[in-house]
Amino acid sequence: MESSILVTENLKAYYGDHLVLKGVNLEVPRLKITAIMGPSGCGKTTLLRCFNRLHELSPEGRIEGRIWLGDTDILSLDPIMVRRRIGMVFQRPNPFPTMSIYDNVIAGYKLNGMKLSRIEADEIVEQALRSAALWDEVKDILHRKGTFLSGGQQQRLCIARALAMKPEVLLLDEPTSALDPKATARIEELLVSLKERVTIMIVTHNIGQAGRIADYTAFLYLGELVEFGPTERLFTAPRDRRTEEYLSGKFG
Ligand SMILES: Nc1ncnc2c1ncn2[C@@H]1O[C@H](COP(=O)(O)OP(=O)(O)OP(=O)(O)O)[C@@H](O)[C@H]1O
Repeated sequence: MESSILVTENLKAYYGDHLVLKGVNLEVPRLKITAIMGPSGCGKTTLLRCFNRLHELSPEGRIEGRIWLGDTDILSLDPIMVRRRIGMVFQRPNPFPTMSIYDNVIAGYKLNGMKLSRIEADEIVEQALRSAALWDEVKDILHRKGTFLSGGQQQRLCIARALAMKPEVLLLDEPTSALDPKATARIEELLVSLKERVTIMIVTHNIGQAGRIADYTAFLYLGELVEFGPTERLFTAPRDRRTEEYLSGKFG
């Protein structure tokens, strides 16, 4: 087994009395892409939101158990620090609408009150946009609004914004579900190139996408982690009947 970067121990997540994650034990391999799959409502988004401490911002959101990032229990850290180390990209591209492309990339620094010199900011913006495979398309229009870009470019801008903070883990919640096949392919290619530097966890409903890019896949069902393993093994020889039924389209 690879070395792990994020480990959950008996992780339970609630909305009020509703137990949504029922004691998940998961070890996320470092510098790999892990897909989280499962039928609608099984808790995929909730799991991602636990990892960067967003779940507890939901009214009545509550967590029990432990989440280790290396040897630190992230539930004992300041959530702001956690979000610097574990970035998140959402389903719909959400650049800050009033900000330029440039300011969007360094928004995390501004929001955290971290001062950057002009030279430092320029360097972070260029590096993050290059890492997100967007630099060549925007280098001459950095001061235009982020919302001026196409949907796929906006999503890569959101990835650049997350990468600018140099996170150890990047969480993506169905990042291509609002994009056309061409923009989707660019993002998939980008994620594969990024795993050299950052561990990636992606929620996807798209079995083809998980098969193309994910080294490992976790299958959740009704809040339980039913199966976790190398994607190829899980897809070709699932050990649990529910995984097999999901992969063959029985859960819709
Ligand atoms: N803000 C909320 N308040 C109360 N219950 C919620 C909230 N968000 C989600 N839930 C419930 O938690 C459960 C898990 O939802 P979650 O969004 O994590 O599932 P999911 O697997 O990501 O679903 P989908 O594939 O449809 O996005 C569902 O029963 C859902 O109704």
